[in-house]
Amino acid sequence: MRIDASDVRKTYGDVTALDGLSLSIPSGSTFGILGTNGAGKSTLFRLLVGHDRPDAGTVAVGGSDVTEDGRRIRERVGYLPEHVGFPDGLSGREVLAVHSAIRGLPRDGRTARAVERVGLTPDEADRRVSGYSNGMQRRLGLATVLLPDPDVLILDEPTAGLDPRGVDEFHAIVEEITAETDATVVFCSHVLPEVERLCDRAAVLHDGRVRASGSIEELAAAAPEPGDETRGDRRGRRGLRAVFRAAVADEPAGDSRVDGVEVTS
Ligand SMILES: Nc1ncnc2c1ncn2[C@@H]1O[C@H](COP(=O)(O)OP(=O)(O)OP(=O)(O)O)[C@@H](O)[C@H]1O
Repeated sequence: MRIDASDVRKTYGDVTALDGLSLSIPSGSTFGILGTNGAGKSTLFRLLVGHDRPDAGTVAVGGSDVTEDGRRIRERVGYLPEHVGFPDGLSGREVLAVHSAIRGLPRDGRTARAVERVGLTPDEADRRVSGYSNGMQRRLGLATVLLPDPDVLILDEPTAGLDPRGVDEFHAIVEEITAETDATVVFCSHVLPEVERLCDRAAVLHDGRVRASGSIEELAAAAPEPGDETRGDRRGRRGLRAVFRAAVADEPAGDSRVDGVEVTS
């Protein structure tokens, strides 16, 4: 399912979280959202799943407007917020069983598969979530969104707080989904190599707008020439880091090709 946001505005009191944001995410792509703190990434995700409404503009998933068709869209979209809470008294496995029952999913062993997929051991899955570490909670959260085999996965900083093993397991899960399904995977991250490794496309958000978007190759090619933005890079490599720096600079230094570049084909 493709995702389209067009000229979206969202304010909270005096704060403008999204300021005319437009973005297209092709069906089946693995799409990384990069941005500074407060750029509007989480706000965009909440709008994409209908947990919040835009003040202006439109947000569509699979061609359907989220504000009109939110319920049906949420059945096909797995959304993992940045912070997830679980009922303390339940075990991880029970949390998954409750999620499965609420969604009316068949009892076909999918909770056990989800536990295994995210790298929780059977023993950990049987422990109460009140004793879970941050990383275990992130894994459980990911397991809940994988349960229905969604067409779209929207993951808000999925690797934040994970140890290196957890990060590797997350990468393996995304690579498995990409290889075996047509699902569209959208996640935001502050880890540029992670986006470079996993994503075929990416966008850089800053001050509630898309400053650059396109395939990883297009973005890298749009980066300033080595010698200006990339001077500190020993390898002189042009890449996402350079395009990111230039895209979020309030006054792009020298070559301004990256600022506002729209390389989405
Ligand atoms: N519910 C809210 N009430 C008031 N302000 C909000 C609310 N949600 C977001 N904001 C503000 O909107 C702006 C964008 O926030 P958002 O959480 O979307 O950014 P982000 O890119 O996800 O940031 P981070 O990388 O720090 O998680 C920020 O200035 C934030 O303080």
